[in-house]
Order: sequence, then structure tokens, then C-alpha cells
Amino acid sequence: MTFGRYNGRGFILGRYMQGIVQADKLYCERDDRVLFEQLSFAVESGEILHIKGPNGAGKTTLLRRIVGLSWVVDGTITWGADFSADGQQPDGQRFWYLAHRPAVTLQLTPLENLAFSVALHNADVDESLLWQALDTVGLRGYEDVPSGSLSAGQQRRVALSKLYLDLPDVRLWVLDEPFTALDVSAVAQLEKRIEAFADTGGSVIMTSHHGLNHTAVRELQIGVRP
Ligand SMILES: Nc1ncnc2c1ncn2[C@@H]1O[C@H](COP(=O)(O)OP(=O)(O)OP(=O)(O)O)[C@@H](O)[C@H]1O
Repeated sequence: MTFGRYNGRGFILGRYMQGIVQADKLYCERDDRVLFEQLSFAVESGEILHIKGPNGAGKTTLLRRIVGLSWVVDGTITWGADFSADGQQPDGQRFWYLAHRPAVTLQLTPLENLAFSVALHNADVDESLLWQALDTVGLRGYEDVPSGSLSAGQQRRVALSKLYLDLPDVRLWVLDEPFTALDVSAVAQLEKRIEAFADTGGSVIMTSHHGLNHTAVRELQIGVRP
């Protein structure tokens, strides 16, 4: 079922169904300002949920709630059976989360950062695949330098490199402004990568001020009166 409705704070557009993750009646207030209320949506396998809204609308807050890093959002989030046996928050091994600021340790090299991400996922990945992922995001020759000496766009690429590892357990990407600081070709490459992931049944929940044009994309607008 497709629906679109205005909830007093934001316009919701989407399909309301049992998905891999379903959010019901989310409510968030910060400093006496209601960011969103009665916000409900679901994400299915193969879908890209593009959360849109102006600065300060609560997009990052919403993503942090989805991945279990913030509890300032009231309401219910239920996870599908593929992610969690009891519908509760799955452990972080089941998804990749890319925060608003790239979580790159500046003292570590890109290779070490990527290996650390993989270790947190308890994944067994051959080191050659880590080199390959870094090569794919354009970091060939930079694998062994401290990440703190890289540019903002290169540090973003370090954070993005994990999206090229194809870990079988990871079927959801939660991406907060992933295009920030990327040059034109890197933006195009990431767009293709996100679409390819959705085409293989992966799901993506992302925020971006950058438009995405793919049949799998659904938009969820928050914080804007129509
Ligand atoms: N720790 C905090 N304490 C109090 N208010 C906060 C905190 N973190 C965020 N906020 C407020 O919540 C609101 C939403 O912030 P959030 O970062 O979720 O917005 P956003 O939609 O992601 O914005 P942007 O597009 O600028 O990244 C902002 O007004 C912000 O000031």
C-alpha cells in the first residue's frame, strides 16, 4: 500500500508494510522543539529509503536511533526475522553504519582502519580483499599512510571502502550523508554501488541532500511543511 500524509511536522511518503525494519509512530523532541512525530515507515529487501529534510530536521538523530546509538527517539522499531529473532535491535554485525563524520581513526592507515571495521564484524576477510576495496575507492598508494594526512574526501573514501567488501551477513547499509566531500566521479561510483547493492536484495537507509535516481528509491521527507 502506498501512502502519503502530512503529520503536522513532516510529509511522509512511502509504503507501509512489514519490512526488514519497521518504524512505528516515532517521536523526537530536542530542546522543546518537536523534530518529528507519528513518523512511520518500513524498509523492504532491495529498497533504498532516502530520508530527506532541511538542516536540523532530525535525519542524523533518526539514523542513530535505527542503528541503536541514540535513545532520544520514542516509538517502536521492529526488525525482521532476517535480522533479529525477537524483533529487537540486531547486533552491529548485520549492517554497515556510516556516520555523518567518517569514523576513521586518524593515527591508523586506511588498511588498518578497514581491517578494524572488519574485525568489529567478526568477519574473516582475506587481506588481499582489503587492498582491493581500497584500490576500488581510489586509495591505491595511500594504503599505508596515516589517515590523518589524507584529505577530507580521501578520509570519506576510507570510510566507504567497507561497502566494497561484500560481507554476506551485511544486508543493510545505513548511510548518513555518504556523498559529503566526494568529487564528481566518486559520487557517481558510490551511486552505482548503492544501486548495485539494492539490485542484489540489499537494503539502504540513507540521508543525503544529493538526489538519487533509481527505481528502488523511496523518499521519506521529514521536517518540511508542504
Ligand atoms: N546532543 C544533542 N543535544 C541537543 N540537541 C541536539 C543534539 N544533537 C542534535 N541536536 C539537535 O537536534 C536537531 C536535529 O539534529 P540532526 O543532526 O539530527 O539534524 P539533521 O537533519 O541530520 O541535520 P543536517 O542536515 O544539518 O545534518 C538539531 O536542531 C540539533 O541541534
